[in-house]
Formats: sequence, structure tokens, C-alpha cells
Amino acid sequence: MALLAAIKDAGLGTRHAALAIAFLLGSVIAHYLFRGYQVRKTFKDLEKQGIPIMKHSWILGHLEIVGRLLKDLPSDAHGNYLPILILENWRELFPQCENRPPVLYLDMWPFAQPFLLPLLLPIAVQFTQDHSLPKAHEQNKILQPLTKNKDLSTMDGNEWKVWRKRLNVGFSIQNITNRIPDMLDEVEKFYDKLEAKAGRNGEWGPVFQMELQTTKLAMDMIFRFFFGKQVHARLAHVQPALEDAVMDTIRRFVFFHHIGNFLVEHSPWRKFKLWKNYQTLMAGLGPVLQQRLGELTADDKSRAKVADTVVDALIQGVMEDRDAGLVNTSDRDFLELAVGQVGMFIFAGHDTTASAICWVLHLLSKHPEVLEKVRAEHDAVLGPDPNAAASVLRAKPELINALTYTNAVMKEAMRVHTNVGTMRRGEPGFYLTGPAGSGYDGVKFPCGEGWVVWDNTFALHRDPEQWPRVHEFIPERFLITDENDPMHPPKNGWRFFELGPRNCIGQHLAMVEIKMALVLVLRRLDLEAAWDEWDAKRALKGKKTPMIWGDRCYHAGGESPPHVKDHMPVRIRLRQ
Ligand code: HEM
Repeated sequence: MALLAAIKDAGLGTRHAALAIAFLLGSVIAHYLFRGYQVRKTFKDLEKQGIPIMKHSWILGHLEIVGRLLKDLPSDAHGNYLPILILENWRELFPQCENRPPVLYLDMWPFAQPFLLPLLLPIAVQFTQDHSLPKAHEQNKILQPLTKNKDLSTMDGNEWKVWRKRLNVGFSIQNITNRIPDMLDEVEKFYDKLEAKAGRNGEWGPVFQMELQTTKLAMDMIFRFFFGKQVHARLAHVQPALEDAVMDTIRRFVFFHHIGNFLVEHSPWRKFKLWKNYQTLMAGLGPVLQQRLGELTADDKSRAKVADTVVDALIQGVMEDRDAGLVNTSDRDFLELAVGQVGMFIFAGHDTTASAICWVLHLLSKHPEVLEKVRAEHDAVLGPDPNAAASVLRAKPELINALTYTNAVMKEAMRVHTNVGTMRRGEPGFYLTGPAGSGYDGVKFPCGEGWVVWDNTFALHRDPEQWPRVHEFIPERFLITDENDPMHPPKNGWRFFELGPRNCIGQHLAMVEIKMALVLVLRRLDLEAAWDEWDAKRALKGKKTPMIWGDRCYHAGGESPPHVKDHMPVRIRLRQ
């Protein structure tokens, strides 16, 4: 109606207005139909070339198969489960094949672009490690409102190379270990909040959502780590507003651009809120960043020093560009770059780390024998007094690297519950090649322009041909050093932080943060899932409750990185 009125205001009569609208709608529909035809034809052409694809229809593409596979999952199950189901059911889905096809071509148009996923590990290696494909346009579009694409994750080519090298300094293992005493402040705050919720004298405390607590920890940690103690203190008063702005923008991200979310994506209200959030970030971070830039510019000594915070590494990089005449640091470029990088680090590092901590805690609560071993390791490495662990670590931060069993537990939890993966785009003339011994040796699989290439890590981590006893939680597999042992993790097999040049820059930070949280929590608190209490609170008791793999805890959420179902309701008590 508003459109009709606007056209009439422009001086056109009702008939002309109706014609204009019909023309507009017709063009949109024609565009979608034409694009749909192109997509479907691409798949039909693949089929003609003898490339194995799942049963495909002109009308529905693969939507009918996808619907059938997902029908038994809870409606809020994350999309990460789909490729696992395809991998598990490949014989039925590819009846024409004797061997598992190395590459899955997936047509979910009009709900997604044509997707390509590896069903065999060597294929993932080919496009991330042997040749690192550029990031998917879709990913850049998602991040645009938060970072204006001035961030490490969406940069490409030489610009990415230069910035990755500069920022790597802040994320080095050495630097992270040195920063442990500082970062422990945030972990202690996290522990104190949990302790306040814990039951005393052997009683369980009230139910609460653990993932909300770990999300706050991860967010605080990124601010602290990025800015360092001194600069972070200047930000403390604006941090809540900055967090709200980032979270609001992330909630408004549109992960896939399709007909179903066209109106949401183009709503003026959404655009206004995204603009406003960005202004909040600029206004909140601007003065602090400018002040730090001024300090580093004025002080030759700190300028020459190797940066020990990411913000200093970033500013030193900008100063290099300024000296080379590439950037005018007095204009918005510097601020936009800095805000883009901070926004990216928060986006990439907060809910990923938060859910990873939750999955480790969840698996430990289900495997008391493993928990006992972890506690014993903490006693042995950090001394028998759990309350002294933080001060022991402050005095000797390198002890964190001696927690080898804890490390193995984390890696196994991350294999069993993987949360994100990389999304790349095909390149003209690029092919993936059937690996030796796969039954498709040397076969060329097209991976050109128009394909969104997703690494499918969760499914690859659950491939029984790579991981014996795949469904079991066996941390010991990550302690095996003999490569001939069948339980030894496969080469390039563990890809939780992705492998290759575009792997996660924050991986050591995430691992250290999770270890610190475990060290402070596990010997002082007991934890258990509290679904009955949670259901009672929401008057759900007695009703049918969704599960995956027999567990109420599963990866839930729409298109964003998955969350633990209902943010993991638990209860805790002080350990006797
Ligand atoms: C458990 C926690 C984490 C997981 C599972 C994770 C996972 C990943 C993965 C899979 C990638 C590759 C993504 C791609 O290629 O598109 C990635 C990249 C990245 N991660 Fe993480 N990440 C975690 C924590 C963090 C943290 C704490 C930070 C920073 C504070 C961070 C910052 C980044 C950045 C900036 C990139 C892009 C790197 C580049 O393109 O050079 N991540 N992460």
C-alpha cells in the first residue's frame, strides 16, 4: 500500500501505479525463476557429466531429500546436523555409487546458494591447505554491517597477508602465556558468579543457563585481551553499551540471502538499527583508540617494542601504513579499521568459545571417570589446593601447557561437538580431485564460480572411516603418539579451528581461556544437567521434549553459530 501511495504521489494515476507495481513484482519473480532455472540446470549438467549427485528434481532440487532427512530432528536443530545425516546415509542417497562420493553438491535453492561440501577428508585439505580458496561472498555480506568488511576475516590477498602477520604478534603462544596473569582476573570473576549460584552442604543450587555465563566470560576476555589491562580500564564505562551494540548487530545478521527473508533483510528499521549500532561502536571506541594512537606516536620506545596487546599491534600496523603514505590517521579510516577488527574478534570469538566451554563441561558431567582424571591432573600440576590454582598460575603461567590430559579432553569434546567451519567460494577453473584409493582416483569435481564451499567439519569429525569408535568420547586418542595405532587421530583430521593459512587466529587464546576456566571450576564445583528443573520452571514437565542422539543438549539455533539447546540449563554445588 505504501508503495502504491508513493507512486500515486509521484503523479501517476491508480492504473499506472498498479501497472508499475505489477511490473516490479513481475521482474522480481522473473529474476528468481530465471536464477532458479540456472541453478537447477547446473545440477542437471553435473549429472550429465557423470558426477554423482543425490536424486534431484527440477521443481524442488534437493529440498525434498533435505526435508526427509531433517524430519526427525527437533525444529530448532542447527543446520550442522544435515551433512552428518547425509554422510551417515550416503549409501541410500547415492544408490548409483559403490564408493562414497568425495564431494556433495547440494541444491537448496531458493533457500540457499548452490553448496559444495567434502564428504572425504582429503577434499577439505585440497581447498583449505593445498590451495586456500577465498572466503565466500556470503560471509563478507554477513559481516558488512558490523565491520564494513575492514576485518581480518573478510580481507583477502595481500591486504589479508599483511594484517594477519601484524596481528599474529598479539596472538602468539608466547604472548598469550605472558598475558595469563592479566586474563585470570576475568576467569576469577566468572568463577565467583558461578560460586554464588552453587548449592552448599551437598545441596544443588537453582537451575541456570550456563551458556549465558560462558558467553559473558568470552566477551569480557576478548575486551581484556584485545586492549590489555591499562587501555581496557579506560573502556570499562562504555563496555556494556559496546557489547549491546555488537550483540544487537549479530542478532540482525542475515546469513543466507533468499526469498524467505527478503523483507527482513531490506527493512528500513533493520538498516537504521545497524547504522545506530555502528555509530555506538565508533563513539565508544573512538576516543580510547585515538588516545592510544597518540601515546604510541609520541613514545618512540613503545613504538619500537613488539606489541603485547592486539590493539597495539593494530595501531603499529596503522602507523606503518601512515608512514608509507597509505592511511591518514586523522580521518575515519583508522577508526573504521580498528572498529572493524574489534567487532570481528568479538563476533568470531565469543559464542564459539562460550559453547565450547559448555560442551566440555557437559561431556565431563556425563563421564565422571574422565572428570576424575582431569581433577587428578590439576592436583598434580597445580598443587592440591584448588583455591590456590589462580595464584599458582599467576606465578608460573607456563604450567597451563603442562595440562596435557585436560588438553586431550578439550580436543575430544571439540571433535564430538564441533561448532563452526569455513565458507569459501569456488574459483573459475578450479577443480577438486578424487583422492587416491577413494574409487574416484583423479576424477575432477567442478568447483568454479557460483559455488559456496563449506568445509563440513562437524561431519568429518564424525566420519567412522577416519575416527574409530566415532560416537564415543575417548580423550586418550589425542595422547597417542604412535601414528600406526588405529586410534591415532588422522593427519589433518582435527579441524576444529580449521587448518591452512586462514585457520583461526584466536585458537591459542580460546584453548588457554577454556583451560583456565576448567582449572578454576572443576575442582571446586560439581555440575549436572537440570532439565527436570528447567522444564518445571517453564511448565513443560511431562510434555514431549526434543532430543538428538538421546541427549537433551544439542546444537540449536538458526543460521548463526550454534548454541547449546536452551543455553544449557544446569545446577551446581560446592564440591565436598
Ligand atoms: C572455540 C572458539 C573458536 C572457534 C571454534 C573458532 C573457529 C574458527 C574457524 C573455524 C575459523 C576459520 C573460519 C573461516 O575460514 O571462515 C576461524 C577464523 C578466525 N577466528 Fe576463530 N574460533 C574460535 C575463537 C576465536 C577467538 C577467541 C578469536 C579472537 C578473539 C577468533 C578470531 C578469529 C579470526 C579473526 C578469524 C579469521 C582469521 C583469518 O581469516 O585470518 N576466533 N575461527
